[in-house]
Amino acid sequence: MAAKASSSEASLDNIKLEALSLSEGIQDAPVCIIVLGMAGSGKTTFTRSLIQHAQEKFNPYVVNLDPACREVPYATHIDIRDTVNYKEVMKQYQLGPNGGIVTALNMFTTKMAKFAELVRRAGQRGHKWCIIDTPGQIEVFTWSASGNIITEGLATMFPTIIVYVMDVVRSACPTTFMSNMLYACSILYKTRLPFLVALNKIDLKDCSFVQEWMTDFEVYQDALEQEQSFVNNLTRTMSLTLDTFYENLVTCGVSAKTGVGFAQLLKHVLDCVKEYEKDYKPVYEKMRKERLAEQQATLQPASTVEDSGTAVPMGLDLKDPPPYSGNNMFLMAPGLVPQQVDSEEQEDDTETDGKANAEEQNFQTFVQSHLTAQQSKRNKFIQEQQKP
Ligand SMILES: Nc1nc2c(ncn2[C@@H]2O[C@H](COP(=O)(O)OP(=O)(O)OP(=O)(O)O)[C@@H](O)[C@H]2O)c(=O)[nH]1
Repeated sequence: MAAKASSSEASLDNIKLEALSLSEGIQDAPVCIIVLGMAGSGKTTFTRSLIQHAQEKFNPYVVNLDPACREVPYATHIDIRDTVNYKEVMKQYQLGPNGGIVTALNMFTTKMAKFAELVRRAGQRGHKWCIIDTPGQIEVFTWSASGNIITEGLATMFPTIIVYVMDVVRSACPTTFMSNMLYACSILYKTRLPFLVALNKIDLKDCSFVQEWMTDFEVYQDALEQEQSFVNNLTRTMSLTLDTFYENLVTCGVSAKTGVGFAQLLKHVLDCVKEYEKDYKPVYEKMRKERLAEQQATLQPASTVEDSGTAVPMGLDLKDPPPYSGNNMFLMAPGLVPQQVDSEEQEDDTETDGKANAEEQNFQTFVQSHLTAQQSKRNKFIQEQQKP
């Protein structure tokens, strides 16, 4: 298990939900650095190295959001595994590993307000950076509701950047390189945050070929020619499309294992922070104000007695709603909340039965009217036949 930097900091109990305030505006610190990357790209090793290199100057606050990792090779301030027991989640809700990770992350996200409050307090205590390691299955974070809530939530409160860790050894295959780039591109446009690509494992393979493929279309085409693959045509077309994306992409070669390249990487991180301040902060500032207005609109009680209207007896014995249970909020996988699902299914069944009955009735009415019309036609015909 990971060593805890401070047990008192990890305690969430003394923080009230209302303490999270969007009214304060985006803080200067800490800068949130979200580390993303495909499984096995080296995120965790990279996070450890980044912490070591940033320790002296930026005193990083460290968060592990991977519920499924066995152990992390660095001390954490917040570890999702302290909040959610991933194995228990899998067992209790009969989920596979990926479903378990998604659900654990969703459960954690219900504590987003407290999480953000802890990060804010860390900034006040002098932590200039907050480094966040994410789950191995990248899509769990980037395409899930919880990943979105965490990323947007942080970006509306603190300067936030994305570091995308890419394994250069695996990317030596042109089609794998393209898949990686498409993924990076989709995250860039989805998150709308400064984006830095850490070309990892340069102790094993020099990363200059990746940078060349990004800047020289023909060199990439040559590499593709040599690879016999039926997806080559698609990859060729995609590489043309990604040209604009490459233009704005900052890359930096590193070895998370040996620490090579991290001095340069820190400079790039600082450039990304400037970029956030200049180009992205206004966007998130606007988003923060909109959310604040929404929050106030839902929470604001009527300001005057006239505004609030006259009390009318409802005639119903209305009771207070059951207490809110945050942990149920995002549990969307089938079978997660059996009673709820059952009652929903029952409602569905009743609805389906109702529809079937109505359809049956309509059909019977139609048949009846058709038979009546036929009968009257037949009667009329017989009457006409009987006329002298
Ligand atoms: N040679 C070398 N190996 C590395 C480097 N970075 C990571 N690795 C190795 O790559 C493997 C995966 O590294 P992790 O840090 O666990 O990668 P991850 O992306 O966090 O993995 P998941 O969370 O399981 O997806 C481990 O065996 C690391 O030792 C590097 O810079 N050089």
